[in-house]
Amino acid sequence: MIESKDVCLRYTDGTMALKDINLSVDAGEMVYITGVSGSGKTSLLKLFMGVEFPTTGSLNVLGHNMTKGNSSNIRKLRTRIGPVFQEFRLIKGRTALDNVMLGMRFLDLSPSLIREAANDALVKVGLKHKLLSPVENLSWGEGQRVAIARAVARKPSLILADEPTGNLDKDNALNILELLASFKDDNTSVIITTHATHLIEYEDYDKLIQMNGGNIYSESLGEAK
Ligand SMILES: Nc1ncnc2c1ncn2[C@@H]1O[C@H](COP(=O)(O)OP(=O)(O)OP(=O)(O)O)[C@@H](O)[C@H]1O
Repeated sequence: MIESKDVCLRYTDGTMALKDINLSVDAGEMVYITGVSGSGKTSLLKLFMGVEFPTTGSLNVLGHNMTKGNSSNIRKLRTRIGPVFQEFRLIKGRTALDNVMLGMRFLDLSPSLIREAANDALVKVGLKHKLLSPVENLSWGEGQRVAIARAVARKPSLILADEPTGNLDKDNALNILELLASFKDDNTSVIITTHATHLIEYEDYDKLIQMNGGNIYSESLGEAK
């Protein structure tokens, strides 16, 4: 699914955000990436999505060689990735159902299949009763569930969730992690970044990657392995 060899990322202002990243993620793995603020977690997810590209090193995501300059391939790749952004990026003035359907508009599916998949995803995340609510009327946690539904409705091969536990209380944060883990199957890998390391001990994961200052300083296998 993901193979990274000696990957470094230097932003245009000179910030060295990632240094010598070596990691692999297999199909169906559930992986946590942890580390303090600024350690490089979001930058790593940006590389996986083709928002940024390695300055040096090689990166392969779902069979795509992630180098600058093959943007049509990257567009295709993104249809196979379900991202859950820190700030959700929901479209105000539209319902929860519309938001999930809009996330699927580039897929080669009929409108009725899109509607059905969006509906099913919202039911799965526990929002059956909010399908037609405008997203601005939802609570923070509900908005996040819409964002998760939008990511999973297209049945991606790779789910990337950036700090999905945000400022949720412990019970709700655990629910969100469990929900995300439930989408892992033989074909789908789930990668979650979080600084809430105290939550991880309760979770079933395959790999735990700890970052510091743009480096991976430890990688351990979890109970699911
Ligand atoms: N677009 C950018 N241009 C320059 N530097 C950046 C950019 N984005 C991030 N950085 C820097 O890269 C480093 C890693 O940032 P990143 O957002 O990946 O960390 P993070 O671990 O995800 O942090 P947080 O937990 O706060 O989201 C930080 O020093 C940050 O200031």
